[in-house]
Amino acid sequence: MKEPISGFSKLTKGEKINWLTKTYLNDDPKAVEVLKQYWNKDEKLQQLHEEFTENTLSNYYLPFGIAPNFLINNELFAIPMAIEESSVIAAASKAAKFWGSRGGFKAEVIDTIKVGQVHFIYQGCEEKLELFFNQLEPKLREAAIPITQNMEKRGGGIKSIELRDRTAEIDHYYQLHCNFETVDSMGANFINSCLEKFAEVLEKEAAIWEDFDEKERHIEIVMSILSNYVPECVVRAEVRCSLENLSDDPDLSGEQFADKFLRAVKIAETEPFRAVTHNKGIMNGIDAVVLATGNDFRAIEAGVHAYAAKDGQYSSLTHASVENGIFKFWIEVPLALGTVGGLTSLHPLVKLALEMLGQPNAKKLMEIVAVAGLAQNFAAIKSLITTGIQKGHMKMHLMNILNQHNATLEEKEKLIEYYKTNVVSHSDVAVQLEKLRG
Ligand SMILES: CC(C)(COP(=O)([O-])OP(=O)([O-])OC[C@H]1O[C@@H](n2cnc3c(N)ncnc32)[C@H](O)[C@@H]1OP(=O)([O-])[O-])[C@@H](O)C(=O)NCCC(=O)NCCSC(=O)C[C@@](C)(O)CC(=O)[O-]
Ligand SMILES: NC(=O)C1=CN([C@@H]2O[C@H](COP(=O)(O)OP(=O)(O)OC[C@H]3O[C@@H](n4cnc5c(N)ncnc54)[C@H](O)[C@@H]3O)[C@@H](O)[C@H]2O)C=CC1
Repeated sequence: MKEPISGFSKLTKGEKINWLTKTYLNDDPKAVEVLKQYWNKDEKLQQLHEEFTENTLSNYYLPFGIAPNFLINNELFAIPMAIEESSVIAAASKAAKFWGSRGGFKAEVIDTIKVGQVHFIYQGCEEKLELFFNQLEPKLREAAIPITQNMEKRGGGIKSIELRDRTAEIDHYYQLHCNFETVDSMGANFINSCLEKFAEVLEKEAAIWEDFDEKERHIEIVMSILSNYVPECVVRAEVRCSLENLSDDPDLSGEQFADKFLRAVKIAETEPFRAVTHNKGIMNGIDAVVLATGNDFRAIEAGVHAYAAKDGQYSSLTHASVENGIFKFWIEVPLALGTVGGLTSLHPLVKLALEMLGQPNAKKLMEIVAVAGLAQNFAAIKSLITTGIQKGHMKMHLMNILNQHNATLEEKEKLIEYYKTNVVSHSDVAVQLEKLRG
């Protein structure tokens, strides 16, 4: 019978593993072996990884690859990608190559404003709260100086603090809605520190504000936290070329390709079922670079999908047009990224990833990540409207299927050759292996 455990966090790593295997893994020594197999033999490096989070028992590998040949704003990059899914890196590489010979990608950061809110309850006269807030704002800024002074030297800091009345939605609910510039950091900890200081000052100042009555003086702080919805921390990336130059398939003209492409994008713009998958394909590229560069992919995912629904219906993040014989394909996406802070100076592979990108600042990383998303989407749509997705994807996924069947080196070589001219599927691989094995 399983029992809850108290004090698990205080056990040593060995004790935690013992408890886990005894309680959930039938005391199987193989389970311990699997966990230990992934420990790094460099003890210092192992400890570094263990200390990134809590209750660490082992490391979880993701493949780390690169997609070369990305021409972005006339500069050539090899983009690092950490991802487990087959065909993503190949697709990015293929799109990079395609657009590299058509002028490359152009990318531009539109704005870098981040948001945080103090959510609070005030039971009283709204005009009095507004008067109070007007004299409070400079005090909030002053109290936060120890937190903001270095950020200000870098060109960042608090951009604005606004009182927002949300009582129409929730009784007595107000916010301090604040905008920040956090330069090269994602800024979560900086913003949260500022917000908690604002909350402390708000509560204290309200308690002694003479115009308030007893009830009004008692402002209740609900919470102080950044928002991962950053519709004003946005980057745009684009590719364009003439229709004559667009198709690399002799059986398909540029016009025909563009027609099919624009229709596919239009469907993603109007049909949420398609939009979600379309954007998933974009996130294949975005998440892989976000992870490789040590950024917070949960924050990025949450913000991106909220942005995709900003007009009231979930829709495509990319758009396409043809005007005066020019095909244009672009993405606009919110990306709160950092090139300092978080894991960026700790994880050796993250450091390497940033180094191969030429130590970008946060804005440049935003451009690179947006391009990776656009390239990924271009490759996926190109496949979808021509060969279908399975041909290329399953070609890359073949090795996983062969490994699932414990194929030998010889079997792998034979079947890789066979599938150069045949379509891969799970069932067909099983059939072909059976044939080979007699
Ligand atoms: C898979 C490809 C690239 C094959 O495409 P292909 O035409 O068979 O490739 P190729 O062998 O002719 O090679 C052309 C180039 O592709 C790249 N490439 C080709 N193979 C490799 C490889 N093994 N390793 C690394 N790079 C590779 C590489 O850049 C190569 O140039 P080279 O290096 O030879 O100068 C193509 O079919 C494609 O782009 N497919 C799209 C795949 C895709 O989107 N995968 C994502 C997973 S599916 C999904 O999750 C999202 C989705 C699709 O549902 C989203 C949506 O619905 O919108
Ligand atoms: N909701 C969310 O998304 C939350 C995320 N987090 C986590 O917070 C971490 C990111 O927070 P950060 O504050 O960015 O990291 P951080 O706490 O490591 O701070 C980065 C610090 O670097 C310094 N810095 C040095 N050079 C700088 C430059 N050029 N520009 C800007 N700052 C510079 C600043 O003092 C800045 O505050 C991530 O690990 C994320 O997972 C934490 C809480 C909530």
